[in-house]
Amino acid sequence: MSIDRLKNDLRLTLILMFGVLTITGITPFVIYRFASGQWAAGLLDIAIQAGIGAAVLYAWRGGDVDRAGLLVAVFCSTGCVAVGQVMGLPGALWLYPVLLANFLLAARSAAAILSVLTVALVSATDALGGAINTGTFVVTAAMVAGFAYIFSYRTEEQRRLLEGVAAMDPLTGALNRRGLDDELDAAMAEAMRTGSPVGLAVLDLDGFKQVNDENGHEAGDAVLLEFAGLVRELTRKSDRFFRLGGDEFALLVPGADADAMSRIAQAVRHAVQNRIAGNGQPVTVSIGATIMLPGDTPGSWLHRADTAMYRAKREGSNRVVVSCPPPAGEGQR
Ligand SMILES: Nc1nc2c(ncn2[C@@H]2O[C@H](COP(=O)(O)OP(=O)(O)OP(=O)(O)O)[C@@H](O)[C@H]2O)c(=O)[nH]1
Repeated sequence: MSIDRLKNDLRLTLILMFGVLTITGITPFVIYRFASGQWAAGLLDIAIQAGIGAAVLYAWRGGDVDRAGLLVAVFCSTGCVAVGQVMGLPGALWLYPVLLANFLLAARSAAAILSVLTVALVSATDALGGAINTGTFVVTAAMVAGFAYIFSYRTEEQRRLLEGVAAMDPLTGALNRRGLDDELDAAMAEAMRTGSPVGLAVLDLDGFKQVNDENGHEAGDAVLLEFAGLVRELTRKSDRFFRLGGDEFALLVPGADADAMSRIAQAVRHAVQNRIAGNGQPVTVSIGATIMLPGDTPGSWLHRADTAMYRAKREGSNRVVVSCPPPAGEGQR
């Protein structure tokens, strides 16, 4: 477990921060309660600290952070109900930070259920000091929970949006290099689970520098856009299309064997040659394709497709090389 994990895992960071804050925040109360002879409340506080500490340790040691977050939220909520029963209003005031913590630490639906239960149980105690106090307590707690719900919803939406933007090439709308390894991992796992083949192609435009140099960067951008549109048109929604950088792209095709990859690659090559013109100049593409083989890693698989693409370039460009060793077999235009 490295400190880097905290940078990448917001839920883990929140669990740790909240755990440390709660445990240190409760400690003075524990001392006070034991010093003033409130043994039940003191022991309760220690039990809450121990539960939260165990859940934090579980998350820090690489456990499921969603489960750890839910556990911390459950411990805090249970503790809040118990402290409210034992101490009345002063104990029940812990409900406000607990409601916020529920929505920060647990999944929204679980947090909502937990919060409703906690508010109901805390407000059911006789120790709040009369109907007005209880009514005020319930309304303010409901408002805090409502705001926390909306905040959690909006944050989740924005996080999802940002993840989508971060994974996408802004020019072509293709997925970018960032998520490729994850996608290859997932495709390999799925192929191994189902036993169906999965193909990968690397596609690189030929002489693209010349399009840029002679017609300008904007004309180059237009060609990249046209190319991406064409690949999308010729492939299925379930296929994944990536821009690896510059004029180099990758296509991941679940369910495709070597023959299917050859057909798809040839269809793309043919369409690019016939339908894309970079301001008068013909544009072509070289494609290296392969399928996943037993023992492949995402790196070895991509490398094989890349090597096939370079071979297509070396052999004159505007062609397809399908590499599927062993046994060695290559199909070309
Ligand atoms: N218009 C445009 N050009 C880009 C972009 N990204 C990279 N390039 C250009 O793409 C060109 C890629 O050049 P090369 O890798 O030599 O590609 P090529 O000319 O197709 O050469 P071969 O692949 O060997 O056929 C360079 O001129 C880059 O400046 C982009 O987003 N838009």
